[in-house]
Amino acid sequence: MSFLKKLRDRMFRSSDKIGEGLEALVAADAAPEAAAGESAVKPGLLGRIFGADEPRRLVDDAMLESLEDVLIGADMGVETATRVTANIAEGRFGKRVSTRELRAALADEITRIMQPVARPLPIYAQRPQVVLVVGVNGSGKTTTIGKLASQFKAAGKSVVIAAGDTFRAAAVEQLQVWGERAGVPVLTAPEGSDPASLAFDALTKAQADGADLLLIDTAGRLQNRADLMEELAKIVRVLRKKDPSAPHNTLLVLDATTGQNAVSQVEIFRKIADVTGLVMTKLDGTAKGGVLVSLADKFGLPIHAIGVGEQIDDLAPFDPEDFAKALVGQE
Ligand SMILES: Nc1nc2c(ncn2[C@@H]2O[C@H](COP(=O)(O)OP(=O)(O)OP(=O)(O)O)[C@@H](O)[C@H]2O)c(=O)[nH]1
Repeated sequence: MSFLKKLRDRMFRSSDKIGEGLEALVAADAAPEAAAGESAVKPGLLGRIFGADEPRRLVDDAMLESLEDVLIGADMGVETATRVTANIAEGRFGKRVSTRELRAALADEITRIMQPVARPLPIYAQRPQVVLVVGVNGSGKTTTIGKLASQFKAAGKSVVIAAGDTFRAAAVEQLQVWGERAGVPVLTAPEGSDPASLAFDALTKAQADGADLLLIDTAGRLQNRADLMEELAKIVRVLRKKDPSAPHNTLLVLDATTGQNAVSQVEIFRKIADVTGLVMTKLDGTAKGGVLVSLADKFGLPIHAIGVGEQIDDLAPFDPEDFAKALVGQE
């Protein structure tokens, strides 16, 4: 099964939400033919064969307002929804469009917004490349590290994992399971011990082993932001004693089911860590997938990968066109 097909299947909640919204919007004031004096958007070849008589709605202020509401309802955020709506209006105002045409226009617009931020995790010549993984508890950090470790290992890279959330025994155990499965060493420390010291030991081991990649899990307790900030800063300070250029990436893992809350998580984590890229998980379980569009539009941070399930293969590089099509349910 191609990843696009899988993405479409898994993101059905988001695409249903937008798709049903668009259908309702067009049906609310649909006319099968353009009224006299109004120019219709000319359907393409396929449209002329299959869809020339599909219901259409006049693109006017009321329609655009409804479109904006559909996009806001899919967690795209007000600013992004307004911008996308304005761009859809361009060249279409006063014409009639079908749901199919709207979907295609939306997919194009979303692809355009996402294209500049779609960048795989950069791989540097530096060995080991140190990747610090941050994010709130439950966002999917541990799972993402496990999936990344497995995928890099399968691609022939040697990987070391540091289970830096030393306050959560369950997170450490979960990483050990992923590590065993992937054949990747997982460095742990006693519960409650200093994560910076673990990070130091892990970098020492990764350097001694000649590892390609060191993935460091971190705690995600935002309840005490000052403590977390100090903890992350200390990890970075200590890593730099061994490698002044570390960490080479700081990945922020976000849970799509939190919708617009992910926006404030980016704002907070950018203040407490030097976030270099995003991974969005759980796009399979939510109708709030539109939040990724607003993150791209608002922050311009690279989006490296998306998670659409709990298995190794369910983490994939971010492809803007596939994502846009899956989000709007375009065939
Ligand atoms: N459906 C789905 N579930 C996911 C995905 N990524 C992670 N999960 C699940 O989300 C839950 C939380 O993931 P963890 O990886 O434990 O999250 P964490 O950020 O490490 O959380 P803590 O260990 O609490 O710090 C787990 O049950 C994962 O299996 C995804 O892309 N899709």
